[in-house]
Amino acid sequence: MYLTSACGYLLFNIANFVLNLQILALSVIMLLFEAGVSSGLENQIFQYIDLHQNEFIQTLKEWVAVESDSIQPELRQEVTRMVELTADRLRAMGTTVELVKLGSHKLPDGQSLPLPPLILAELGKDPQKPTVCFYGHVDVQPAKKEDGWKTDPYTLTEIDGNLYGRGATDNKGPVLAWINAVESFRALKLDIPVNLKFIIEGMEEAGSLGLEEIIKKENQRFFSDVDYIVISDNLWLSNRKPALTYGTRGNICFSVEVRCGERDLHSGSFGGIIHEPMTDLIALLDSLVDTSGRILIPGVYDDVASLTEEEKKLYEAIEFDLEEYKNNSGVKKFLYDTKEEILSHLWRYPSLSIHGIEGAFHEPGIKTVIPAKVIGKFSIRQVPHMDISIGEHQVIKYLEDVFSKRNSPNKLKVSVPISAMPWVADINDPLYTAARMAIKTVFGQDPEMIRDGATIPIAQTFQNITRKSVMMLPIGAADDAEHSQKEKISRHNYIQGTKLFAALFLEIAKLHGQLQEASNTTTTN
Ligand SMILES: NCC(=O)N[C@@H](Cc1c[nH]cn1)C(=O)O
Ligand SMILES: [Zn+2]
Ligand SMILES: [Zn+2]
Repeated sequence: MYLTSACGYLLFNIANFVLNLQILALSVIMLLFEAGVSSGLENQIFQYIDLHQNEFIQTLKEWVAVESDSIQPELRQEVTRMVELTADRLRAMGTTVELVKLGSHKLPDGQSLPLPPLILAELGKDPQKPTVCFYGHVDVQPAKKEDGWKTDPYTLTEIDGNLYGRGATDNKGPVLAWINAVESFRALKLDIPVNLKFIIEGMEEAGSLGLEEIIKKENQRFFSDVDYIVISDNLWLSNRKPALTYGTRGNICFSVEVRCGERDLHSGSFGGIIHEPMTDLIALLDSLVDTSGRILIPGVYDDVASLTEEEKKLYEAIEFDLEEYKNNSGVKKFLYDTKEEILSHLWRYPSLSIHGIEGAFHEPGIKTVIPAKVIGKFSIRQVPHMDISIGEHQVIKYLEDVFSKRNSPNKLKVSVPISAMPWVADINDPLYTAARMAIKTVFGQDPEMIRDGATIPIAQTFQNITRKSVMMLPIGAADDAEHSQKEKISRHNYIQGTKLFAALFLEIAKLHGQLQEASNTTTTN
């Protein structure tokens, strides 16, 4: 009897276990449905990506190890090496690669420095398929361990699911995620449903030198059969919710030089009897913006596009966690308190930031010096419909006026080393529809439709010159700390980002087919 009841108990437990399994399977199916259903093909690709994630991370580690800093002249060879490494990777997956020579550029001290080549590459030329061109960059911002990094910036280090390293999110991770997606199709011997083109540069962080000319030159050749251009070089607005970006601000970078003579002076021998360049410069920099962040240069706000009702609604729909955004910055109080104010001042109003002073004594300790020449660096993030050359004139005139009131005998020189236009895309473009679908499939939620306060110089250039649809599809989270001492991409975002790009190829192909079918029906009717 004891045995019978033990058997009964065992059978009851097995039945319970099977029932639980069925419930679990049902819940997974329900979740998949809620998440946006992924097809068998997608599942096969996603599984491959999951299984090979450590290999993808290993390649990112190898890429991060190259100090491809495009700002410091002595590292230029490393940028070129990084471009060549990227070209090798593209070739290995069957891509035809062209390394376009960009010549050289002059540094402020007159030195001429070679520019790294630009990659123009293509994979597939089927006239039945749409052609998607991916833009990315493999150069990085400067980084040194002494800047306050907890880990070596050029050794990709995984801590709590985050991959820390310079370039991990800006922009080596996303470039590799795109390549990983293509490689996954090829490894599974699956037909890639789109033709692919790549434009990968090594000078983005230094202002995309030489790129605009090539785009103009290649417009009738390389870009002639491109249907869509995708850029993945920015971040989500939140740490968890995916986003699609339809606009960026532009930027005009100013250098303001004030000089009194040829050499630095002892402040004991000359302090009190000369007009000091640093004092002039600080007065000039202090005249640019008030305590509420408002730019004081007359005319700057004249051409700013007015806020439409439609735009207001877009902001209202956005989930924005102000506390999370503050935590990401490490700053306790912002200039504004509401979501609408913060987003609009990041995305659709100009801002002025002071970046640094060249020639200022900045080491620890005291040096009682009067620097002979100092150069202030600041920039104005521009928005539609501000004009770069009008902005330049307004700033130069204003600085000259402020300077003339100081009666200083010093020499003032204002220059504009880099400028880039703002960019806004049409969110109703089919490319955005395809990306929305792909995001829903991979992340199980709709993306936040966002703009970005930063600048991707090439976005508007692509749009103006090629007249193709341009979209920015970020895979990095808001706390990825681009340009900062804690730059990272999470393992999750890197791997899901790889799946997202694979899903995008499929969605673009589907949508393109539907569009073509619709246009054929219209023509036959
Ligand atoms: N990830 C994009 C980015 O950081 N872009 C730079 C480009 C730039 C603008 N002005 C000078 N460089 C940015 O600061 O927005
Ligand atoms: Zn970037
Ligand atoms: Zn950057």
